[in-house]
Amino acid sequence: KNFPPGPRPIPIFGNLLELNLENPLADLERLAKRYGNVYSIFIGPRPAVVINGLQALKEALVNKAADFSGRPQDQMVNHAVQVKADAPGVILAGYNPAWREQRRFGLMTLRNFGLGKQSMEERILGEIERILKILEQSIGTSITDPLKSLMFHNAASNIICQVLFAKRFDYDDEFMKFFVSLFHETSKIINGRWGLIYDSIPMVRNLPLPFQKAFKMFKISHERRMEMLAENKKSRVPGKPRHFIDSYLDEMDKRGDDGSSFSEDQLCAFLLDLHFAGTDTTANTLLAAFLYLMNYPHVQERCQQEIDKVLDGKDQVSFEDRHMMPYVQAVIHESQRMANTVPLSVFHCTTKDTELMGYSIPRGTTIIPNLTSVLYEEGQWKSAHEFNPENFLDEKGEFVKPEAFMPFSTGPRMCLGEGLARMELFLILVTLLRRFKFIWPEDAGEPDFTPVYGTTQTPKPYSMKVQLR
Ligand code: HEM
Repeated sequence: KNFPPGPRPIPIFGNLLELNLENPLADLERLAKRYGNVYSIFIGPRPAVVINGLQALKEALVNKAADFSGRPQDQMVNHAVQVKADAPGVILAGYNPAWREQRRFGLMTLRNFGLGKQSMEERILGEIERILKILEQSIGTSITDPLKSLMFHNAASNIICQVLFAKRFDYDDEFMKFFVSLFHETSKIINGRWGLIYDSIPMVRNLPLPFQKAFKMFKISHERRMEMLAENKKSRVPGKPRHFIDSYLDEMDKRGDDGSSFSEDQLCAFLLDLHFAGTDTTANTLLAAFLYLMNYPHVQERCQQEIDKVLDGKDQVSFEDRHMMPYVQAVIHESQRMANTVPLSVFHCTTKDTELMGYSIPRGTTIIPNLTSVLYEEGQWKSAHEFNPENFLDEKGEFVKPEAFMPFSTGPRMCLGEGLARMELFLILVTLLRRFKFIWPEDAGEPDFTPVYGTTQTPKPYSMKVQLR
């Protein structure tokens, strides 16, 4: 009763047949025009409420955070990723004290291993050296597909691996190749056609359909992480943490049997969460940023002028320099807005019977925070649908961040890695733009900015020409 309105569901499929399962974003926008900013759809028999626009999203995720910060359980992603029900990691954990305890530990440990300090910058700058080498080898020729070479994925993976394992891998190392393809491929399956079919129709779950690949890959990934954990335990000195694993094991020692949520299973799940969330997101955002920079050459040049001026006489950039680079900051934020890397956030769920914008929503309802609807919301941006750095500049040319900028979502479940991601995006983009000019090849035709849909979106394959400046 008083449940948000929406299209009428049919048995078994719910509203699935009304959505383009390849990419449902345009359908979700169409439904918002018809039913308003809070409406319902059925994913198979399961009701979900889609929340659109800044006002409704803030009302739910911030003002009513305790009611809207759960995570749906029993979906494909839970079945594929979770090895044990009592060790859900952080991303998929319910809104409860165990999640809070793990999240707090994660944030603290990221800080201890250098976030906000010089050491994280050094790790990132060290990794950038490898990207520079790859690009130097490509000068004058076209890189047919920067995605295929996976340079941004490999770099992002290595940056987080240094925190997790104090280790970086060669770009053709088997461990690296396996995990990068795990993240990239499964992020397209989970919210995509096959994930939705799995969630809607339980009787197909054992059939040999494409989602089985995700199950298989996650299973192998668990074995690899267990091996990594065992190897690290052999060389560990308690009280002298070298990386996330050691810190976590120290925390377990400290807590003993106090009934807390710390366990080796939980550690394994947490490692996957941070590695996954820290790789595909940042890398896809970088791919989108270069797609726009090549196609808006005047924007690229203006960034380069600002970078040259601020870094004059300096060997390398530091994260502090961002305060002197309002235009570059605006371009990075605008690239993130247009990249729309996590278009529907990670799904939430209601933790109790609640209300939103006058509608009643029962406990346990899946909540789809439509971040896309805010990132492109008319009335929130100077140019809602065009790539335009002016969206983040005031009349004096100072950098400003509108409230509707929420690619990391908002509220207590907001991205835990935002600080790291922002540091990576800034240092990588500035270093590469300082050294190279990126050119859209003459024979590349018209750019197609529509990304390939998934839990994380990726730009369509494109070519890139690189010249030394
Ligand atoms: C451009 C890069 C990134 C984007 C756009 C992004 C976006 C997001 C979004 C939209 C969520 C869901 C928030 C919600 O449920 O409301 C999320 C969650 C999360 N992200 Fe990120 N992320 C990025 C980078 C990272 C990095 C580098 C890390 C790891 C260090 C990370 C770790 C996490 C974790 C652990 C969560 C789950 C938080 C929780 O459930 O409490 N992310 N991210």
